[in-house]
Amino acid sequence: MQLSEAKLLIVDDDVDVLSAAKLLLKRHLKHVDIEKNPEKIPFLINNGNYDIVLLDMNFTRDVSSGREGFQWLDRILDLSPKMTVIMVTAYGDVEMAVRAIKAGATDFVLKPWENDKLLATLEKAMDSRKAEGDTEDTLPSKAPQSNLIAQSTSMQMVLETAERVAPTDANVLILGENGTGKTQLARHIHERSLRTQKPFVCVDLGALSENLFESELFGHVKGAFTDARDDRAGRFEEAQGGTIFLDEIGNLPLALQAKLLTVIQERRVTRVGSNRPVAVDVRLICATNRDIDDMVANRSFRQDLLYRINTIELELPPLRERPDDIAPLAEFYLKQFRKKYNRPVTSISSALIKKMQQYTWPGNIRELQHAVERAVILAQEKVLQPDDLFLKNAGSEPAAATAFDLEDMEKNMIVKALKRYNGNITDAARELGLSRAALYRRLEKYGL
Ligand SMILES: Nc1ncnc2c1ncn2[C@@H]1O[C@H](COP(=O)(O)OP(=O)(O)OP(=O)(O)O)[C@@H](O)[C@H]1O
Repeated sequence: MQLSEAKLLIVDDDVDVLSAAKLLLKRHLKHVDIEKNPEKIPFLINNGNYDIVLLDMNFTRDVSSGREGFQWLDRILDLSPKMTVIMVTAYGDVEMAVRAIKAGATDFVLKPWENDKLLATLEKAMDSRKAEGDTEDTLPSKAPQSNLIAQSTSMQMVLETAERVAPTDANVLILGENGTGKTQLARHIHERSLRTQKPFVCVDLGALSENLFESELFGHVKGAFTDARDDRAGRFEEAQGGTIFLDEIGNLPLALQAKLLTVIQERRVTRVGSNRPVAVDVRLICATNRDIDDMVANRSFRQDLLYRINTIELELPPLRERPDDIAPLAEFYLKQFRKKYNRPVTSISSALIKKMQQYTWPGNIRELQHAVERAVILAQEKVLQPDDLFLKNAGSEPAAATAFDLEDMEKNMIVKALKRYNGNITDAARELGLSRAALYRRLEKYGL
């Protein structure tokens, strides 16, 4: 649809902004409505047949949390899931703009806007409505398969072993730091196993509270404890015939380690509150980011259980040790997010790839994924440049850092954050995870 054909609703509590916007936009669009009171949004969306909504993030003066903006964004998308919503945020609220796009807004403009930019954003939003069909196919959650990128020699070796063990029923233990791809690799093994048509059940033991472990894994019968209103199968039973992936196995309390060992040995589970064991046929893949041998040495992990779960051990190297994977991963995510958010970014400059290869990636692939997502959302040009990618402690070498280096690093981070937010203390402090007072103290300390 052409912008000139579009019907636009502008919602902002500032009447001056509303009249200025209307004056500008009615010269370019068929129909422009303005509304001061956000409470009217549901009625207008239901009855107005709009193509685009230009929505302010903050309706209460002097409040800049954006909370209301997010609530109204949700409401609009509830009522009209395909609506093109462009958020208007105060200059410096880049974080909020990124969040809004992740929450379903099509784009954002910074206030006070430049007329040409506002028009360009609206044009682009209208163009991207055409591409909507493409977008839905590319949500990351839909494509776990064959998305495993492994160009480096070390990853290829891991994959080779994985391919060989996949069709066997051997229990596999995957070791690696957070975000290195342990879950992804477990799924990869399942998909290449003879159990591929059966369930792949993923349990994050790190996210379970201690009193839920047992009923979550093994199920319960009605009345077994206060909240047990019905019989419920546990995750082992759910995985019947398939694979169960126990992530963060190092978090399993000792008492449950003994129970898990019994389940593996006897291939039967007993629901909490029952005394009738049920036979289960599952392949077990476990993972941990902890030093499991160390845990065995200090008796927080049972050695006999370790022997049962680590028939094959695969270790995923951290991203900093496989720089050859960085460019293909970054390009993979660039393509994915460019489509997801309909952004015009097409490629990554070699200078940026170099910067990424020099960075230590403490959060590994997950961190790279988020950094590229953010850069794609914020980039103004087609080719991503080094400045488009914000890395938390770029240029640092945490492992070898001395106290002195740490101070240097901190100072550098503060300078960068201030530059990024044009000296705005509130925004810089938020980015750095500091209170304003703490940031002021550091400015004084470093004479900035
Ligand atoms: N080789 C890869 N190629 C492409 N994407 C990958 C690869 N490995 C991991 N990812 C992606 O990186 C993100 C983190 O991976 P995953 O969740 O598998 O890591 P993890 O090691 O299980 O993390 P945690 O320790 O926090 O559980 C996921 O979005 C995943 O899809």
